Amino acid sequence: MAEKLKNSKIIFVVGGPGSGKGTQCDRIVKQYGYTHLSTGDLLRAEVSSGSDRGKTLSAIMERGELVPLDTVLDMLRDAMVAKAAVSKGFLIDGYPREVKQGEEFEKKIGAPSLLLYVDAGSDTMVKRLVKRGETSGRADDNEETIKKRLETYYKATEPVIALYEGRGIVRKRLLRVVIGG
Ligand SMILES: Nc1ccn([C@@H]2O[C@H](COP(=O)(O)OP(=O)(O)OP(=O)(O)O)[C@@H](O)[C@H]2O)c(=O)n1
Ligand SMILES: Nc1nc2c(ncn2[C@@H]2O[C@H](COP(=O)(O)OP(=O)(O)O)[C@@H](O)[C@H]2O)c(=O)[nH]1
Ligand SMILES: [Mg+2]
Repeated sequence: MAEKLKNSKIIFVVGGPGSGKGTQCDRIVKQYGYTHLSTGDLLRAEVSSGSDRGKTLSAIMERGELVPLDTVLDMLRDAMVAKAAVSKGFLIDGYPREVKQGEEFEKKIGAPSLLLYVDAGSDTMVKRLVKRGETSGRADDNEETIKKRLETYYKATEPVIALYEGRGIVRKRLLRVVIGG
């Protein structure tokens, strides 16, 4: 099925909302030329298209919950297949968000060679997101949704990190220490 992706190098980039995943990915792209795919961006593109599916997604995202597993995985796989021929490797930003997303990805696409864990404390994340909300135009960068996104992160996403730590493929970046703020 995902024959074209058979030999692709895959790096998952996981961290809380506002932890700096996108920022780190931009740097890695500059340095290593990997293909950056943000699942949040793919979902927002669907919302902007105005499709019925986009409307359903937008309601879920504004509640800070996770969208159905198949929706995000299908979008991600299509985006990867489209770049497979030219990509040196994929940085998958914001995925997996729950253990099941990781399991399905591995069944349908393949195993990651690394999980980059972008760590930041919750106060830092909230501050950054509120600030980003001043200009991002994102419907979920408001205090109420930020709270829900953090809850979802601690409940559903942190177990993902533990799972891959068990495999010994997690690398952690402590941005607060390196860059501050
Ligand atoms: N694999 C994913 C990725 C995203 N989402 C949905 O899309 C929203 C936005 O995701 P994303 O852009 O990755 O946002 P955050 O990680 O919250 O933070 P940031 O935008 O700062 O990266 C999430 O809250 C969630 O509703 C999801 O359900 N499953
Ligand atoms: N001070 C500081 N701000 C950062 C750092 N990394 C990201 N930011 C800011 O925090 C916000 C969230 O970063 P982003 O990369 O969008 O995080 P993501 O939500 O995990 O993708 C943005 O406004 C960034 O400019 C960092 O290392 N230090
Ligand atoms: Mg992001």
